[in-house]
Amino acid sequence: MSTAVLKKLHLVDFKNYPDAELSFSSKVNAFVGNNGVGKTNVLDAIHYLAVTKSYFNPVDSQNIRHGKPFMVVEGAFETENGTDTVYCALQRGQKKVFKRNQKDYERLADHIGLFPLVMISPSDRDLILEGSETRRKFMDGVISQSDKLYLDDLLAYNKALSQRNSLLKYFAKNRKWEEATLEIYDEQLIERGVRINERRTLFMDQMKPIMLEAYSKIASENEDVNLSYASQLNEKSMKECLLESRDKDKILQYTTAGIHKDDLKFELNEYPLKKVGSQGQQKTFTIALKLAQFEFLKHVTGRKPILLLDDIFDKLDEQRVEAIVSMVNDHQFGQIFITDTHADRTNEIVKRIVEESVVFEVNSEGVIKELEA
Ligand SMILES: Nc1ncnc2c1ncn2[C@@H]1O[C@H](COP(=O)(O)OP(=O)(O)OP(=O)(O)O)[C@@H](O)[C@H]1O
Repeated sequence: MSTAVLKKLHLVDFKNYPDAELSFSSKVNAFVGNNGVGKTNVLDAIHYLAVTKSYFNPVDSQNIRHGKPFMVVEGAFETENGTDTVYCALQRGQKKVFKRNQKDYERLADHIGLFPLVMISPSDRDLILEGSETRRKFMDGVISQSDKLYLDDLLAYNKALSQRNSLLKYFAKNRKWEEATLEIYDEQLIERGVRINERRTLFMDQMKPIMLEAYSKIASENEDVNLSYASQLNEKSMKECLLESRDKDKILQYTTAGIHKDDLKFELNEYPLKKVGSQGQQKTFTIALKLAQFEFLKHVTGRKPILLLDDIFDKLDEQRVEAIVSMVNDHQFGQIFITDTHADRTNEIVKRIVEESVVFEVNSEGVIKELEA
């Protein structure tokens, strides 16, 4: 298996960091410090280098340090072929500059997957608590990383969907119905929707056993969790869905059936996880889901993704923490970055990790210092 690890990171006016330069271990790197000192910001900078954007804030300019004109996030990845430098810079009001080995990209999408990365963060609970769109986005994000045609299908589907919705509104306003025009869009939705549904089904068939195994490894008690893909297309064809909902669509003036209504169902003991899961159980579930994403990306990219564990130990009992430490010690992961507010807990966990590890302390001035082992 080939590797890609981040050895160096340089931040200039990225979020709360005026200027920070860091060197990392190829194995475990932990950041400790109080709330709000900027631990997660370091993980987000790493996310920038791998995925070309922030994990948390889609508005690039908001990641520039307040009151400053530009930001730079720069890193050096070590691979079996040598060192790859990645450079991301943004000046307020201008286009983001993104380079690998001093060369611009024609399409930023071409960078995705070169340095696979998985972030596990407290904000993942949105996957459980929020509406179906959040779960579809997660599923689409992971599949798109391995399948460019999937992204094309998705974009084309969404375009046809929005055109069909505009047409339904237009018809209603003008009180005229041209079924033939509607059918042009139906055909496009069917062609793309069927492929998207097939791809999602395959993806969930691959993810589910890995996710369930990861869950049972972390929560060794017998907790019966389940993950399933809910789609109207599991019951009938896309064509039937559209035909059956046509009258309803005309009244509501939007398309009520199709793969844009798909969802992922998360269950604990046959009840919705959102309703019955404790905070620790919900956290375990999202960690397991992300570890399944890790395996999926590892499989499709041939590289162990960099794993970012933001505040992962909070809300987990000692036994679950121990299970995660064992997974690290079993060499299941490559390079790992951890953040934690409890320095003692981190030091104690790091001692149990057999892999090489470095602990950094972040203080309230945003200064990062490597702690003596
Ligand atoms: N664009 C920005 N300019 C300046 N500071 C920023 C910017 N964006 C975020 N920050 C600061 O970064 C800090 C939050 O950092 P971060 O989320 O990394 O904290 P943390 O150490 O992970 O905290 P916690 O332990 O609570 O998760 C806040 O103090 C916030 O004001």
